[in-house]
Amino acid sequence: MAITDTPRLRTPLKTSIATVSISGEFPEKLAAIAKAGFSGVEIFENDFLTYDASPREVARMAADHGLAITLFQPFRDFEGMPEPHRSRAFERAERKFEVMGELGTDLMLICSNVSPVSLGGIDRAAADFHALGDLARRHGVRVGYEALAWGRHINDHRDAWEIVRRADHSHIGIILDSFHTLSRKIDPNSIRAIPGDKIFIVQLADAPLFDMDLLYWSRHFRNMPGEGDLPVIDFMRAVAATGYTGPLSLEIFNDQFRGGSAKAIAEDGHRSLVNLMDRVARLEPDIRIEAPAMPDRVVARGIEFVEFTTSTEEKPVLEALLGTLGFARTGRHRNRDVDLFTQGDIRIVLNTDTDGETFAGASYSVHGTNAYAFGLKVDDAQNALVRATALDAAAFSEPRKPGETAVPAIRGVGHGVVYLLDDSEDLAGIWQREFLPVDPTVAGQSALLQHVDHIAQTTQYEEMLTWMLFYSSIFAIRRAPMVDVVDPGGLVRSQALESEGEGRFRVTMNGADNRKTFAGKFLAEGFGTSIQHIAFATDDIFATAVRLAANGFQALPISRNYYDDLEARFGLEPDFSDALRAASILYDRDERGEYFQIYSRTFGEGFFFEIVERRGDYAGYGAMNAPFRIAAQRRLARPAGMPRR
Ligand SMILES: O=C(O)c1ccc(O)c(O)c1
Ligand SMILES: [Mg+2]
Repeated sequence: MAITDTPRLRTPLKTSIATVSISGEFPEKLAAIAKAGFSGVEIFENDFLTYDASPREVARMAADHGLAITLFQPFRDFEGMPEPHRSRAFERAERKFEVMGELGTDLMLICSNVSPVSLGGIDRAAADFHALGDLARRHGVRVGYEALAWGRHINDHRDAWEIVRRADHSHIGIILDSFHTLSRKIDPNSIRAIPGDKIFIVQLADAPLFDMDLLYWSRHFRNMPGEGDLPVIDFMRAVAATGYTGPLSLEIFNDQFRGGSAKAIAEDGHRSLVNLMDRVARLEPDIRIEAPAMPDRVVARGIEFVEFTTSTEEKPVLEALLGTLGFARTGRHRNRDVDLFTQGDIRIVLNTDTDGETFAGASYSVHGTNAYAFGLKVDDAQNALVRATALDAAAFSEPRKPGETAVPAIRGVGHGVVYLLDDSEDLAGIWQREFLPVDPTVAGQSALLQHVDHIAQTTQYEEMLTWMLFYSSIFAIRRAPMVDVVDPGGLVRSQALESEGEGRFRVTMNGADNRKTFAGKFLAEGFGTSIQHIAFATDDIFATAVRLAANGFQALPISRNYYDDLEARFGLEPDFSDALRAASILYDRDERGEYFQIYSRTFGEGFFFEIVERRGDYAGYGAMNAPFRIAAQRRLARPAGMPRR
């Protein structure tokens, strides 16, 4: 196995997550957290109070799962209180220290006071913490102070640190939380001034950038590092520079996560932490960082093939569609009911080898005909597999017959498989070795299609972040801005991911929030199958359109209104817009270039092909055309003569 990066010797990453981040009751939360690979858990007091078990029982449950309780939190409204509130705050704290003793954790979080009766003053707060430090020492516990971004007097970790510094007590330290620092745009480099041993724990969260009330933003929209827009990597680099080596604890307040799958959210969390620390370790080579050794993020060079599973009955329909698109059947698998169709650099595999125990067969029986697998070209497939599995992706393999190559593969998102291919003889040669050439059976002529421009995967809206994190942690991928596509049945959110640098892999993810949308219907009727369309690139859309027409290809018809509007919007020459209309070509333009699109009619439960031409540096996907495409697809989907409902 060739790991090209020098492996670094590292101690295990101490990963932790707050119970508040995960849905379910205590037993379900703890099981999911442990299963995902965390070594610790923060007990969020409310989760504990609402669960009917003693602190000792909770301690045992955590221990049974092999989880350390890294933190008990939050304790509110402590510092700077006038009497009699001050005395009561100390009494309350002492009660909680006793609970902590039974829970078996030695660290409590106190978040900065939000009470209107609290008094300001750094020295007053420092004196309170010094006194609390003595009490904590007697109970064998420590207290960390966290600046809430909306704290009444303290809302900045620099001020919290000044209080902790002046408290000058071995049992009092600071707690850093990336959300509170980054949401206020506080320079994380100010953390570098804090001694690592005075940072008692580090909480991590990301969030999408919204212009919103801080408290509301924090309590509802946090997400996993790498899922949002905050510079969590910069934050962690600064933390690493202090010499901090304690747990990294996710604290994600998110309504969607709390209502989601405990297992999926815990897995995303673990993946996000491992990915984050891998990124930080590469950026800070001189700091000893506890991150698992793995190859760097993988450049995805492009899609080498897309494989459909289908039945012998449905295959001819797909084959005919491919024929009109200008594909020729050029290969037949030596051992299996598998045909290869090619055009330009594009390979489409039709797999009807569906009896027996194959994944293709299982996929067909659940989802029907679908594009269940694709092959990604990378520089080193084995390396890519090592990285993917280090990030908790599941390796995929099937029994091979004699003479067949075991292609490295992982289970993808959406019930699919991602094969990893490179230029090694073993992998690059599979087409020649495993497929017998056949006399090309061509329905028509080549339509000048060159490569796969992108694939589009449809998912539930709730799963979009999971999928995004899957791709962007394993591969060197960047996110395009999210766009909303209006469908008459609801909203579809669309997020494109594309290779950084010279890679040519593009995937768009479309999150349907209900099953009335065209995307939602596809998802429901295919029982969660995901690849809804495949876009091929041409560099002469008009020549392609002529060839397609000669092949009997039926484009998705687009309304005349669209072209009238297009002409007005872009000031198009009538000849040009007539040419677009005659071939049902959709058009978009921005400062960077132009984009042309032709859609096929749909196949099965809403699958379709697209043909695109990019001119100049156009980098989008024609989002503004999507409603017209959806309207046209819906029109065709309605049985003839059915009134509009
Ligand atoms: O939203 C809050 O109140 C809250 C409580 C404890 C924390 O650690 C935090 O980051 C936020
Ligand atoms: Mg916090």
